[in-house]
Amino acid sequence: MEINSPPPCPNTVTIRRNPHRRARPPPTPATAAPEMPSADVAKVRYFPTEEILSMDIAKADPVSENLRVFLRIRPLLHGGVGGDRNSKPRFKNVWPQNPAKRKSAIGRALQSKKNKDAEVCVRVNNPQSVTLSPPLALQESNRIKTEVYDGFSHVFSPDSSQEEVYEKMVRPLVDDFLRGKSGMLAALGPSGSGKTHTVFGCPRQPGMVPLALQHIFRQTRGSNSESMRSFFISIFEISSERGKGERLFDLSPNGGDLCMQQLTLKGLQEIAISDARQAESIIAQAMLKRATGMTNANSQSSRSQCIINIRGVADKSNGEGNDQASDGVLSIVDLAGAEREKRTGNQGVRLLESNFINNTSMVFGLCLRSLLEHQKNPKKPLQKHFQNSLLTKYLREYLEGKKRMALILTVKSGEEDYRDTSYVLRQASPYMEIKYNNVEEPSNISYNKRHVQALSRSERHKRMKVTGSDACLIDEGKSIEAENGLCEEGSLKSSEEPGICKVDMSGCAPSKSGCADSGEGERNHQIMQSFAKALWNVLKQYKEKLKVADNEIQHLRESLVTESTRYIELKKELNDIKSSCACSHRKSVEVSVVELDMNFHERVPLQINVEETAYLREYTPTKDQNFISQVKGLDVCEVGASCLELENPNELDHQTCESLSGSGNSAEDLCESKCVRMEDSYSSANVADAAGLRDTGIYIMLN
Ligand SMILES: Nc1ncnc2c1ncn2[C@@H]1O[C@H](COP(=O)(O)OP(=O)(O)OP(=O)(O)O)[C@@H](O)[C@H]1O
Repeated sequence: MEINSPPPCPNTVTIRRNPHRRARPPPTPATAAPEMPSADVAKVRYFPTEEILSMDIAKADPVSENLRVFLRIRPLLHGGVGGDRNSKPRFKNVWPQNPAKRKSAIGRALQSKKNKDAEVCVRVNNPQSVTLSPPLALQESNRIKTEVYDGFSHVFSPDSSQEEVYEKMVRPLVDDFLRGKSGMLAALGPSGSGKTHTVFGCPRQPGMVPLALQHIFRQTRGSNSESMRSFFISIFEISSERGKGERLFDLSPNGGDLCMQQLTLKGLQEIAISDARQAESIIAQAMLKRATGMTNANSQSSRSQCIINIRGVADKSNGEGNDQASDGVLSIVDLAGAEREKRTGNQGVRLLESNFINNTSMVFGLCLRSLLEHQKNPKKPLQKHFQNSLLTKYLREYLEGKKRMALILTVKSGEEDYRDTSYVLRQASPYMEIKYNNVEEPSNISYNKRHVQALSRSERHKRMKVTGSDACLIDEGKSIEAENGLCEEGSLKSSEEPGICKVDMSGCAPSKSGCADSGEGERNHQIMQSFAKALWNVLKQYKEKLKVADNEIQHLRESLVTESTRYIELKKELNDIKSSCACSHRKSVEVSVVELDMNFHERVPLQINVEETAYLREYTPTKDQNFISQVKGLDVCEVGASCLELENPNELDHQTCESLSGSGNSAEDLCESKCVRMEDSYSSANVADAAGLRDTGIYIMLN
């Protein structure tokens, strides 16, 4: 189709062999790359330093929970000392022979139940709350009102079984322990309220310790990780030393007196245990050694605070960095019950014991109250009440909120027990507000573990010799010395009590300065531990990213192969076309006709013929300058450039070149050149004419 002479063209047209990226046609279904996974490949192409630095590990895993406080109400028991003897009520004649008598027996039973209810001072409202009612006499004389105590983790009614208590209270602790976390359970309550019963139980009703041991060994056997963990048990008591002070005593079979140096317990035996039965037998022997006595409140009242530690040690040689197999200590504490002098009627030694017991309970409470006040108002310093008793010194980390613990309050529900029950509830219920925020596994445990493990056999042997056989007797290969605290190594032991504590200069590597620097060391260790955790988390995340990136690379490789195959095919096709074109006239040059209305600001139909194929499309030159890219063989057409480059410039014959020589180039130059430069003065028709392309069917439209 011939075109009237257009106005002088302001620009020239460049047709490039390598298309501009914007001008590339959208991929046809055949050329489209296979679908990629959604993840962005670019994300893994650089080292994510900034991301690592901006990562807030602590926020990513916030752990905040309240201290778990449980309440167990002991059933009313009749007979025995203080009504505490666990003797079953004797029924003279359970089933009366005479039906008339039977009726009256049922009536009596109902009456007695009513009376029992009336006798009770504490009632369960729901699993989290109880109502404490003072006896009538007190209500009238002292105007004491009924109170409701709410918010317990669980209230165990008088008829709850040991198993129920274990499931709700101790199982979570044991599960954590099996995952390598340390934890502590302490039983508090007035004398005779059932602390020892709850903690140790009796053969027919095993308590929390035997149930925990059974659970631990059942679990480790079941999980097939038995070989990866070993367990150790230690048991000791703190009692009053005939009014002089406090005495630490190892209750394990070969145990003796212990001493505490700078919050560190020296000489405590840890016995390796391989099954629950073995552990229970050790505990049974220990119970025989525990200080008990008869008081008005309890025929077998504990006169000491008893602490049991079960320690799980991961076998690092098999561990392979398994988090589950890390070490942890589960401590269960049976405190001696607070006693009111009036009630117990204690005198002499018993009274001194009472004072010690009450004092320890009070200090224990003060520590927790100070922690609570400090948490509520951080300006209030954490008081150092723990220094006032051996028990609180030993449990310092728990009482300062550095390690998680749970409390079980035991109370008696009898009317006569109102004052004791009320005291415990009033004192201990606020502890529920104590919070644990991001409690870390304290460093000193791992420090000590590492340290103990690091001690060579010979070193340990040396230590035993120097420390003295009565202070620390280690069962060859079975027991290892348990040491808590950071300052134990190199601390100078001394005691007025000969034979209990001797000079221990072993492991003095850091010596006194080591002791002095231990605080700093602990801090550094904590920092390193947090850093290691953070790094570990980041590495884990990047491992995931790497996996995704690997998949993407795989996909890209596959699509690259597909594309290369296609490229080869296309090239082959092109070559075929070229070879067929070479034989024919210039008509075979790919671009045939470009028809454009001279008023190129308006949309006009444009016809493009490519090898006898016609395409009709709407064309606005200013908007769609790349239309020629649709034309096979000419990839890009850009208006505004100043060069015309043909598919095969060598095909420009000499005559054509000569006709273009008016553009300022010699015919030879033009023929050699790969582009035809147009002056603004050429009209498109002129250009076409001049280029001798009219006959060939190539029209270049210029605007
Ligand atoms: N839940 C219970 N079910 C049955 N009997 C119980 C229960 N709790 C406690 N007893 C019985 O009550 C008596 C006193 O309990 P226990 O010795 O455990 O009290 P305690 O709080 O440890 O006292 P103390 O502080 O004086 O040692 C025991 O004979 C015990 O068997």
